[in-house]
Amino acid sequence: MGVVVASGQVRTRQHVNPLSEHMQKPVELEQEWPKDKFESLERTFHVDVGVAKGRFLFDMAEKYPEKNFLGLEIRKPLVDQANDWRDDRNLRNLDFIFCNANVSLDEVLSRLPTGMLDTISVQFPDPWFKKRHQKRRVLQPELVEVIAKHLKPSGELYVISDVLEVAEQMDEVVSANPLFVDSTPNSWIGENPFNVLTEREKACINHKRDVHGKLYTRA
Ligand SMILES: C[S@@+](CC[C@H](N)C(=O)[O-])C[C@H]1O[C@@H](n2cnc3c(N)ncnc32)[C@H](O)[C@@H]1O
Repeated sequence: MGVVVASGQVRTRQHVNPLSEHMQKPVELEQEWPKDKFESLERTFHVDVGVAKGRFLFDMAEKYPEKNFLGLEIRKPLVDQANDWRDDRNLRNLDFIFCNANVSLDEVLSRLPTGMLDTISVQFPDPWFKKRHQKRRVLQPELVEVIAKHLKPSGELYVISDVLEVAEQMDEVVSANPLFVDSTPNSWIGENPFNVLTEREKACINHKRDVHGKLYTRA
């Protein structure tokens, strides 16, 4: 969980176990959501799963004002801080929700206007290296089914990891779903298609770590 330190910054600590009992509680959405947070619901949406502090989406929201952006994160202090920053900057095309995506993605996406989910990303998910912990990885077949259910036809799913084993597992899971078509079969994408980098991706570039991305189109 994260803790807020004296400077007001959130310092992150251990990973949150998405399979723990207290993380099975469904998301609590205001009755008015998403109308109360987004200036226009006539803009298409990009959803980022596991957004951490949300800097990627702040950059996206400023670069692409014609789109709406929604970040999901399992660590509540990070979400609270991201929403405070969003309010300070008065951005009306951006929102962050505290939830376990494995429990609540379907409910959250069901609230978006039909056919408006254009792109969705899962970037540098927690790797959960130990064999017995791999069920905690966020991109499971059930999550891919939920994404397929809500993503508009020709919409795109982007996944990336610097851990080859995790990238391969994500590719295996997405490729097993017949509704997704791999845009670069037999190769990884080395460049982020949104031209905006996540915090983890910036760290990888600084440390010259290879990254392994894939873009899939929803049939
Ligand atoms: C390694 S961080 C990557 C953050 C960011 N995407 C980046 O690239 O810099 C993975 C994030 O996913 C969040 N996360 C893990 N499991 C999740 C789940 N089931 N639902 C929502 N968020 C989750 C973690 O708390 C963490 O902030």
